[in-house]
Amino acid sequence: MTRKFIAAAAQLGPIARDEPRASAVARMQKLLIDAHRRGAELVVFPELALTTFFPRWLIEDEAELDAFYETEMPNAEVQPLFDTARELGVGFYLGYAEIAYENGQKRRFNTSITVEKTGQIIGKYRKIHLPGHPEYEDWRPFQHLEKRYFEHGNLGFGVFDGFGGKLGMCLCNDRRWPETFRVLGLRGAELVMLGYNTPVHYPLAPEHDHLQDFHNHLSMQAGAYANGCWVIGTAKAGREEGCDLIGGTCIIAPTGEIIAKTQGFGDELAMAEIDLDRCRELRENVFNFALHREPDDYRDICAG
Ligand SMILES: CSCC[C@@H](NC(N)=O)C(=O)O
Repeated sequence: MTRKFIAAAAQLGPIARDEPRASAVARMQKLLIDAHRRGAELVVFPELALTTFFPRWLIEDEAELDAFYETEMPNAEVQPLFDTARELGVGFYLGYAEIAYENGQKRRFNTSITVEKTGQIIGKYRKIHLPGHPEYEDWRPFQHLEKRYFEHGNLGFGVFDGFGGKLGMCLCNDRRWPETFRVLGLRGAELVMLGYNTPVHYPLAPEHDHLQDFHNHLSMQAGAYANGCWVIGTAKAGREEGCDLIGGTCIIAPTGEIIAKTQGFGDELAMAEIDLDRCRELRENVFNFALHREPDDYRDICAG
């Protein structure tokens, strides 16, 4: 049985602070329809794809903050995307801000889901590596308050069945940590999907601004290669509320090669055929974990 399908990385251009969800959803429906017309069975959208990247502002009013989160998925505003996808038989990955009520507590997570071609949610992930800072810092040109607005994800790096293979997810900053891909790889992930919002300007080390695209691809290509898995990385790109976000949305083969990439900073697709069996090219050779891994010598990695 072949395990091949066409996938699309559906980059979004900027989303304005006052842009209604209906507009973001309509943009995603358009990309999904276009991807389907070009043969895609799976579409990967960015992190926090329904709203602007709101952690760039200090928002002290709880109701104003809550307005950027989803309490149900799907909900009435996102349902049209689910409906279009199910009618066309296309699955998707979607990042969004989640409010969950667990053990009587209101909790906030930076979340992604994967939806099968049937419209069923088959995987859920809550971001583990939260970047930025918890308090307002007035020296910054813009804030990065993920550590204030989200809790550490409590679902681990799960791997689940879908699209004929084993799938994993992560979100943005997670991709910079080799442990993310290695844990997913150890659990058998053949395709890792991720969305990102990455400013060009990094206020703590502005001398690295010109390296943002390089570090983006370096992390994802290394993750793909060292674990013999496919990676689809999708940006929210362009100048969003005065903050420039990198593009570079791409599809990476298990060899670490980028085989499809967006060119600009707006709504745009990068598409490629994914052959899950190609993971064996690495996993049965240089990265045959059973034969060549030396976990006894890696113990420091797991020390707290
Ligand atoms: C402030 S750290 C750099 C920005 C970070 N962005 C997100 N969204 O995780 C990233 O790793 O791309």
